[in-house]
Amino acid sequence: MNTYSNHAIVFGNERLSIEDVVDIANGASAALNPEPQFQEKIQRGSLFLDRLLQEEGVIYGVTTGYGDSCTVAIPQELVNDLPLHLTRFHGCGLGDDLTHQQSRAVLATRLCSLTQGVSGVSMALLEQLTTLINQDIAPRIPQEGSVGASGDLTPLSYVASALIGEREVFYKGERRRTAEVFQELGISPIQLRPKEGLALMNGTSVMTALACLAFKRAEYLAQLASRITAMVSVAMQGNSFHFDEALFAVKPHPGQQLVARWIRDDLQASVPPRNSDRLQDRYSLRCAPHVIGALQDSLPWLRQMIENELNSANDNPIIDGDNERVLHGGHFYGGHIAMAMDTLKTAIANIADLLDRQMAQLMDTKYNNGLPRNLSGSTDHQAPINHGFKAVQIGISAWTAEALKHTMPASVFSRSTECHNQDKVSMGTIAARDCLRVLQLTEQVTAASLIASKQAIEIRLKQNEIEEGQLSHALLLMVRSLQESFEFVSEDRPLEDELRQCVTDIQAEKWTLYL
Ligand SMILES: N[C@@H](Cc1ccc(O)cc1)C(=O)O
Repeated sequence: MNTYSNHAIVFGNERLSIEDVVDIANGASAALNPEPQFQEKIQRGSLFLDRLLQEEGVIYGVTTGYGDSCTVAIPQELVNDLPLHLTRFHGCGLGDDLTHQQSRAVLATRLCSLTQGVSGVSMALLEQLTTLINQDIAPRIPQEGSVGASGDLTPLSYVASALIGEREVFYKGERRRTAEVFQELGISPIQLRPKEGLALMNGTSVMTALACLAFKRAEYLAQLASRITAMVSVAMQGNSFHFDEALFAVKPHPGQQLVARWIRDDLQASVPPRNSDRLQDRYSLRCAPHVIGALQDSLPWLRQMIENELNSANDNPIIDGDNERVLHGGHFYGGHIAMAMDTLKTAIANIADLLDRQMAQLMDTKYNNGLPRNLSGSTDHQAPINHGFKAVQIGISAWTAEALKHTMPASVFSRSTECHNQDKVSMGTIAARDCLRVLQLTEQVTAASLIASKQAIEIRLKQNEIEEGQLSHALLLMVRSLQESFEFVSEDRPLEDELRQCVTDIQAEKWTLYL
């Protein structure tokens, strides 16, 4: 953490990107737009609310109960306590906690929404959120309990609670009472003004934060799956002409064309390999650009959906201080993120499935064009007792099945809830959590596929069926880099630690793949 301390992301100025959120998640600091116009806009919103409260006396969520309870009038003397109650009755999250990194991403996405300047919050609230980011204090946020359409009310109540010094936070790797950490660092809890509890909680910031993190991992996996396809093609002595430029010129999906180009470049060799026995490789090789391309071609519109949600005022009501209007609507609804995450998890699970099929071919002497059974590297009298990657391939099948199982769309499981006020909801947070799970499983499949395809290439080299000079520069570098961490499997050994290391390497984006 805090390796990004020199790099402050400015909120309340320009549109933020997925990368900005991921940078904050990984330790970058945050700053509020210092220009007076920004501060004035924020103040106009909160002053307008104050005035409205005095003059008219009825504001939804300020002088009324929440949601279906909007018909309940709140007496003047209880108005100030209302936000506190909102944060507290939503303190019912369950399931695993978001990680420290994910919690930081949530702070960033909520700050981005509130700095749109139409939520009626004070500068003090925005500053407190910024302080949490910059002091690396991450609210403890349980993952479960949001239907994603009244906003991520329950998980965001944990952000609101942290700002007022309640509940718990993660600080320096420990789970601590917020009040204790604040006292240690000399941070004063803020008091929530009318509407501020709602403004903090009534939006899509949890699902959007998770979507930003998922997007970057997906982007990397598309590249890594392309690299593995090239490695498997070499190891299978497959046909490089399946990735021909002229072939892809007649199918004008730009992402698919790009993936074909990546694989083509990776396969560039002085003597292009050609499998004369089998003119057309099986689909998991031949159609890899079509499978990975479906993901690659989805990325631009997924980015657009995620970034539009990120840069939105996902709140209700909207407080338009400039025109002195209170706009009632449903901007807490996470339909776009739900659709984006349901789509992304399906595209990613297809990558797991593709690699699973490639690995199934690679291990099987009926299909692998002369590689040893299960890629066993043992050649001496011990060979009969060696089973090489047999169990790893079974693992790949298990991880793939589990990834595919998680692709059930979440958005179609809307439940009418909260006395039928929230009678259609997005389930976007569930979709985003599914997507992260699918990513984790697919990264495991990818790690195993990387180590196995490297082993297969090493076997071809050892069998003198290819020479290093026949590998493209990129593939040679990749194999060498993998060799630094993962030793050739000549005798059976437990591979768990190496697989875990490889998953970590993938998540750290260790290899720069295609520029
Ligand atoms: N999302 C609701 C507000 C709400 C808040 C808390 C609840 O428990 C229920 C509803 C709205 O803006 O209309």
